Amino acid sequence: MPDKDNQLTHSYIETANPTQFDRLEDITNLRYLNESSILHTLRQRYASNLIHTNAGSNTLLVINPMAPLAIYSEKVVALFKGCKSEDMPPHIYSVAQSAYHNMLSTRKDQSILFLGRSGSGKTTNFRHSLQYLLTATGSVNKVLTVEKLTSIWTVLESFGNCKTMTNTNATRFTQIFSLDFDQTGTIASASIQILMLEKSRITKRLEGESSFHVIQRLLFGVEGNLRKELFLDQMTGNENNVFFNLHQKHEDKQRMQVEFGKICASMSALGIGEVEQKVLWSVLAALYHLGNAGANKVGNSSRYQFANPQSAQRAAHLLGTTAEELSRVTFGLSSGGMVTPNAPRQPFRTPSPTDRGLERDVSGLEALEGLVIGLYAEVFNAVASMINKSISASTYTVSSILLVDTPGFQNPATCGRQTGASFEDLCHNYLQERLQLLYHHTNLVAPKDRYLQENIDIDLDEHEHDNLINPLPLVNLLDKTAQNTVVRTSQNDLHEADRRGMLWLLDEEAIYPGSNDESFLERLFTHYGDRDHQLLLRKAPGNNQIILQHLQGTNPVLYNCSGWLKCSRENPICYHIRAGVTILQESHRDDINKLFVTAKGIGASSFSGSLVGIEGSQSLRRASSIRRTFTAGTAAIKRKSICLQTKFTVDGLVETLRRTKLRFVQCVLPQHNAGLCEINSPLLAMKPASTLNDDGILNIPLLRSQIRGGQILDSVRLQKLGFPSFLPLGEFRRRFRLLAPDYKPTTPVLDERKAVEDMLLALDMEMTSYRVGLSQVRGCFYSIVGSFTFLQTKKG
Ligand SMILES: Nc1ncnc2c1ncn2[C@@H]1O[C@H](COP(=O)(O)OP(=O)(O)OP(=O)(O)O)[C@@H](O)[C@H]1O
Repeated sequence: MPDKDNQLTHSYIETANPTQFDRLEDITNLRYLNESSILHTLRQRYASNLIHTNAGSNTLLVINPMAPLAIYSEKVVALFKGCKSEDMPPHIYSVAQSAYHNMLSTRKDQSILFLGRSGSGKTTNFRHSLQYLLTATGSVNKVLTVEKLTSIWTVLESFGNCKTMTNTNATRFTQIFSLDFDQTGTIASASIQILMLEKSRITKRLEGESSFHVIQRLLFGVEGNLRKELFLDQMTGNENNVFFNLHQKHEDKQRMQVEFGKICASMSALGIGEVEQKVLWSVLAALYHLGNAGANKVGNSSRYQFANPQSAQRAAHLLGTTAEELSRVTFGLSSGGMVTPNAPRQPFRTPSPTDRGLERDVSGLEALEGLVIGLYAEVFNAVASMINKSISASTYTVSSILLVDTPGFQNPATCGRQTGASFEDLCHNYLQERLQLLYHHTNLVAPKDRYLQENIDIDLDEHEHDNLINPLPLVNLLDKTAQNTVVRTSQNDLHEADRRGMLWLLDEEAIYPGSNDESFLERLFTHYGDRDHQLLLRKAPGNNQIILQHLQGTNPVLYNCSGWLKCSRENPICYHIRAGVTILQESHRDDINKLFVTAKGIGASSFSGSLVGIEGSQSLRRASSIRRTFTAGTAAIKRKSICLQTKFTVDGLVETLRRTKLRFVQCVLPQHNAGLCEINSPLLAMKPASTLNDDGILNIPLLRSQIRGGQILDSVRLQKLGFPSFLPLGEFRRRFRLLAPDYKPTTPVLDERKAVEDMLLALDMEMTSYRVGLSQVRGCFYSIVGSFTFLQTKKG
């Protein structure tokens, strides 16, 4: 019990709720709203296999059950179909149904955004929502079917997911899945957009992690003639491949065969023909041969060549070019390498790196890496384009629901990697910070602004208000633009105006001659080494290591900044990435160049932005808002600046989402390694969550930090104190006029506000349950309908 006489004790004790509040479906309805009560509610619900809990009208909390639950099926879909938000229990289907219902009644675009740490269940919930919407609404002319949807997942997962320290099947790209509906509320078209694919992963061999699944599935899964055609029949697994890990257990190989068969079948279901499939396999097999080819120096010179010419020859053959061309494009003409004195005219328009004087600082292996990354990115773009071709139609659509899945928040140290997070992790975490800021704006800033505009007083505890934690300071530290136009009055202002975010600093440092990771860190701490920023950023003891206090300090991440300057440099890697694109478009093999030239020009193509390039970018057919948004930041895109592209791509995504009615699904990790549940404990996966649920399974400090990082308490508290639903005065009067037969307004109504106030008095509404603003009435309108029904029942 709180000790009222002792303020100190009081401030450390959170009041418990009476037992009738146990297992509440929406934490907004807790009588005493505090962190402990939220945790208690989530824990109790999880113990009963209730993994979903509402946190206000637009947020659902879902805890990863780490085991399959029988709560997703067509029968369950039927229970939710046609329901209104207030009639449904918390469930991922209810979020999808509310979005659909709201879209039909307002004709406004909706979006569902999945937030959370890696392994928390974003992709799983993203898929359940999509499946719900498709099953509940159907599609015109079977433009999208459950079979197609499953096939899309199989294909995208193979090309864009991999095993990481935190998830056996981690998504490494951001995906916007747009369902476009016609007048009748049926899906008339659909499309995907791929953003920020972590394509550099294709060349990385990280301990305990894998490359994209498709590589292993192809290398170990393809059989028969095709295996021979791809020159994989002599693969022993003992090759010294510079990019791929080829060691596999025998049983894994069998699994790969099955998985590879599934990819092919899924592609066929999406209308991707055998010819196109073969092209994709040829390019991927070429990547493997390029990894075998490697690079070494020509004698004592500074020039490079393929270390293993036979592998280079195979790669060239599969790509529809010659080994000489491949060598020229990769290492440059003057590299000697494989260029013969009588080499024919260069068929490629691509200049070699040496033609452009770009070879400085580029090692042979880096050049090869760039090429492989470029080729892989093109393959991914082509796959996305072919998927879009299969699910889009040129019918008139009225409004859309966008579902957004992203790579989750990355903190490899929580699963045992102590060497520090990478530059790519930083980019993923920056995106998560921006999405959390979007949540902050939608649920905390915007409602308060509206109360102010409407002149509605709410009883916000000022103390709580001051304490409100905010993602903005860290987002600023990462991406703030220098303010050249600020009126400066003091030295301090001058310093503040000149201070720019880490991504900008990294971008600038990358183009200074003689700069390195150390000089970048020195600059970073010149900008952010003061006491004000110590809570956000500090040096770590290790070489080139820093700690960023992410998500309002709830998730400190140790980063290893070695190699970051190279990662963010425009050249040399980008040059080779572009070379990869040209190789495919100018291939001697008709099938290859046809596929990659058409992939660029397909009408409803994907927007395939990425960490490195936004090649192949085309906007969606209907979503004109998306078209407008993603043309922003073209300067950075032209410059091929990796850091700035990341910022502008995220700007574009956030802007797109802002224009829609947003719903958030905050996915929660019950354990740091919940994403590894499939391999960690197959037995565990067989058991229902209820039998597992004690504090050994539900890590309470981890849960607490996610609730804090997700700003759940602040958001729910504001909803509880405020008046979250609202209607314009005129509409309110028209809609509820019938409920107050005794109310006779003077006609014409000159003062809408007064008329509404009179009507509410006539309705005898509880005055604390609503507020009449300058242009809106805010309150809970269901209670009006509820009391009216009650009145009628009593009378009748
Ligand atoms: N609702 C659920 N029911 C059953 N299992 C689940 C559920 N949600 C998550 N899981 C399990 O957790 C694993 C990780 O989930 P998922 O891949 O969806 O996480 P994620 O948040 O998308 O991760 P990342 O950000 O790394 O892509 C899944 O492979 C699955 O085994």
